[in-house]
Amino acid sequence: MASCTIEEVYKQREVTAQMVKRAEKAGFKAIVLTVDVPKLGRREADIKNKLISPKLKNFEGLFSTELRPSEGSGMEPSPLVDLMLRLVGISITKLPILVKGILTREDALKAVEAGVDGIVVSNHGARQLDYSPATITVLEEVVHVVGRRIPVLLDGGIRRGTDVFKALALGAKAVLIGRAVVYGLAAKGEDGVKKVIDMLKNEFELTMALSGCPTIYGITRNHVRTEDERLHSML
Ligand SMILES: Cc1cc2nc3c(=O)[nH]c(=O)nc-3n(C[C@H](O)[C@H](O)[C@H](O)COP(=O)(O)O)c2cc1C
Repeated sequence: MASCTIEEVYKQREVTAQMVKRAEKAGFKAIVLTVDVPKLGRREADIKNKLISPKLKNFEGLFSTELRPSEGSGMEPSPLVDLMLRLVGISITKLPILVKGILTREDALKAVEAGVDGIVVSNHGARQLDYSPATITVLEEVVHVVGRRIPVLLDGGIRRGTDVFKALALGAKAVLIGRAVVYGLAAKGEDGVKKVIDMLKNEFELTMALSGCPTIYGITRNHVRTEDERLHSML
């Protein structure tokens, strides 16, 4: 943190506290702390398309979120994972805090030890770092180390009901959906979002029925085979 003054760190904490209070007041049920953007990844498509983000209204008056079109996306870098967990702390809110952006058992353990209420296995939609693993391939590693202590959720790559089914079979308690709903929004606004959610729900229910699962509690690890198991069976 030598690159920031004490006052800057304090101000960031104040801004975070204000945002959290607003979320509480507005009735949000949890806070999701994204820990995989200590620095924005090099998003070449954004640079090529000279992406300009709309003004981020939630931050107005708090700090600058201006993006420079010549450089593509380039928001202020956030503090590192450890620091974020310690500084933001669990003390500023009674809402459950979930940490989003975990891909390894080591970071999952750190998050559990920091006292968070849930983990979101995420690689930021593969938008941060080339060669980061697909989240579905590391989900089980995280689920194993976390055990029953806190829920593990899966984020990234959910495009079909079968993807939801696979995630639950590998131990996720729920999934997060990013671009699928954004595509619906772009195509048909609110109705488009509803349509995407309906499609996913119908596909998921069909997958359950065809896999012999009358309820979600019937979805087990035995319902899916991973790439590792396929290789083992060939030996
Ligand atoms: C246009 C766009 C903006 C995003 N902005 C944020 C963000 O501000 N904070 C964050 O934690 N994740 C952000 N994400 C990542 C998503 O929350 C999510 O991790 C990712 O989209 C999941 O992958 P999926 O799109 O395959 O479902 C963004 C994703 C997209 C596509």
